[in-house]
Amino acid sequence: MPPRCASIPGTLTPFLYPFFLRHGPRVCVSRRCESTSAESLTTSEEEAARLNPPPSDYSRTVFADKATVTLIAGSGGHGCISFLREKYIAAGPANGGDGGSGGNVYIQAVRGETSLHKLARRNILKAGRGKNGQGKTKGGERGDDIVVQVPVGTVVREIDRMDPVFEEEQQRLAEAGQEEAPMSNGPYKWDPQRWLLYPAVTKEDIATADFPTLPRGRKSALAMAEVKGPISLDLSMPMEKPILLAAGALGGLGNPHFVTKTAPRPKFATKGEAGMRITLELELKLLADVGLVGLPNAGKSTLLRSISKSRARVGDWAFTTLQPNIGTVVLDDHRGRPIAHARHETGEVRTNFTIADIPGLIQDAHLDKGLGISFLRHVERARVLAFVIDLSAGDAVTALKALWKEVGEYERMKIQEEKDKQDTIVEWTPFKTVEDAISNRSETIVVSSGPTYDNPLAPQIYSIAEKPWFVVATKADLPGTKENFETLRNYLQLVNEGVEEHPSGQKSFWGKKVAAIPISAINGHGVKRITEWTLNLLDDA
Ligand SMILES: Nc1nc2c(ncn2[C@@H]2O[C@H](COP(=O)(O)OP(=O)(O)OP(=O)(O)O)[C@@H](O)[C@H]2O)c(=O)[nH]1
Ligand SMILES: [Mg+2]
Repeated sequence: MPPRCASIPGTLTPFLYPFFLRHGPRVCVSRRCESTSAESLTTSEEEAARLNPPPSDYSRTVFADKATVTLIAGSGGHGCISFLREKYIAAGPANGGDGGSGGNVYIQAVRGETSLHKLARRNILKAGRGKNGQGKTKGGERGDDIVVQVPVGTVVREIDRMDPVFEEEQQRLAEAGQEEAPMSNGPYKWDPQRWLLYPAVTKEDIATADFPTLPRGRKSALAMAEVKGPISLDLSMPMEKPILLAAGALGGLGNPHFVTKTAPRPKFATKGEAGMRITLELELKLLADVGLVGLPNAGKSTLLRSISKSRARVGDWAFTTLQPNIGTVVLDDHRGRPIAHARHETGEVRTNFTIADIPGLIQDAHLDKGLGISFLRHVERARVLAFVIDLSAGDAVTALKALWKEVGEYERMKIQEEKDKQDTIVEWTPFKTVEDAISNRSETIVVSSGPTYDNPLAPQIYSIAEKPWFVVATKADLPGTKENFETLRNYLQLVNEGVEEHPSGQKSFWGKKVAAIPISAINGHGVKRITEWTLNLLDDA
């Protein structure tokens, strides 16, 4: 297929040359260069086809950045009604075991996950039910736990909760307050929801029998460790251990629990409690190391393809990319080993970094124009911003300023929103006791989105203008782009010297040297330099 983009035969534009000669091969992305001539020809042809693919050549990774899931803790197994029977003991004592408790529901943010699509598809996640108790006082087995694994950067909000034990308690209290409340000392009647009966018991037996008081709704001791509702979590760090969202319900009681002097052989046991049901809204704010910010059709996806193995969709029209793509740049030293000097903020050796290619921003994107605001939130969390400017599409400085304006307006809106939230009127209801205060406290667990009183060691997440950034001036292979690049470079020079105002228009901003890197992504020229520059900035971030 003929190339669809005008590119100058014989590779490089002259002004890119000095740039390539300057830097040594400090870092190599995992696609290694072959040296033999025949092989290198086919490799470079393949490479060229990969960087300038037809619009139909892409692989879409299923991706979802929002999901609503209902989590159901396991319900308890039923208690057992059984009696000892041995030789010479025809009617032995009650020996039914208790039901097993249900499985717990945990949540954990892990590095390996990148999308919420699996959860969005499943919708309901249910922990295992406890097994029923058995004869010979054998307790039922515990239900299986589930750990909901989410990508790092997920924000979790509770939207609904149904706790059967709590509801029951509320109902009991309401009934106790009524005039004709049931007598608290019996006689009690059979409640099919709660009691299990021995198979041979007839309807008449049920009608005449007196049942003991129902045990009050019970909770396992583990429930104390649950995250207090309404749940609000910001999981921006990988978690070593999962945290408990809902403890499994307790199993029913076997018939030995109801032995009394008057009824030594009770023919009933209780059913297991029902599991708690929580509906959560999950939102993934991508935590990529680098966020690509650019106008539509600037060449962001081509850049992602050239720097990583991503097969993001590329097309010569605006809004080719409709969903964020994440690419991973693997760093190695040609021997499969990570390069030693690149490290994560935690001190671990960095073996890769991730780049988020988001849909293009247009003027007034912060007012939800174009593909709008939903993708700007991914920019908010990237550690380094790379502004991708198409050198062939008009004045690069104007384009850069327009992008900063959108990003800046978005941030201003966010700050205002946060302020409005804090300004809401809080009604003051004095608590009577300390226990009352503790039980009424709503708890927000923020797993490291900045140092807090509870979590002083958490890394700081900076405002957008305070993030390290640089400019990728792409399509430098096209004719007439050199002057545009030089204007851009001069402008950035003035910004660096403080003569020109920072394009964000903010007072506090990242004050180090901002670079503009000319590249031709479609030919793969100059892209290594981006890897190097990014690593330096990540060290800074
Ligand atoms: N000549 C030349 N063309 C390029 C270069 N990079 C990208 N293109 C072309 O520019 C067009 C747009 O590229 P994309 O990578 O889809 O641009 P994008 O920024 O991802 O676009 P949206 O996803 O719509 O925002 C495609 O036709 C690419 O082949 C380059 O370095 N040189
Ligand atoms: Mg794109």
